[in-house]
Amino acid sequence: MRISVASDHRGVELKRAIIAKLESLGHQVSDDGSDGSESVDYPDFASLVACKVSDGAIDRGVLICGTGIGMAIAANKYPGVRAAPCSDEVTAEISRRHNDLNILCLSADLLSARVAERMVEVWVGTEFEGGRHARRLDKIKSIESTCCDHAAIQQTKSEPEPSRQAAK
Ligand SMILES: O=C(CO)[C@H](O)[C@H](O)[C@H](O)COP(=O)(O)O
Repeated sequence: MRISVASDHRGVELKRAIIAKLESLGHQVSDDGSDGSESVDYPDFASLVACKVSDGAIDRGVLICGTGIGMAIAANKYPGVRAAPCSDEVTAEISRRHNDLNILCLSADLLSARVAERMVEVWVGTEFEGGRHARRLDKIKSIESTCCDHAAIQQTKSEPEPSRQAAK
């Protein structure tokens, strides 16, 4: 896969570890900065990666800041981007199976390199399940055009599914 990785000043060290991990797994990885200890603004680096995911120039992105939250907020402004901070292997896996997450956001302050590397490995190795999850992602996609159009929102409401066990 073609994957870009970027961080703000808090995530430079973890970014290097994640790039090395992805390369060891055989991915085509690009480093979109930042590189030093100088304070930078995470939206600038989120934009570099999210823009490329949005237009299809790359397949996935990994963004790292202190918490991963600021990166996710910025990246999700780009059409077609599904970015979220994940906290462990389980959320990383479900973010792929259910949400087809295309940008993984990581906390440099709260995750060890070992845990973050394992999360990335799980995340790149897990497929989207499709099915009911695809319908929900279609609805998220449609928000990009309908936004606060209340009539359009009403029309996309689906009937509840017949009762079934909540999927794991
Ligand atoms: O965006 C964030 C919070 O969700 C990140 O943690 C940033 O890295 C953080 O806000 C940067 O803060 P700093 O005090 O300028 O290092």
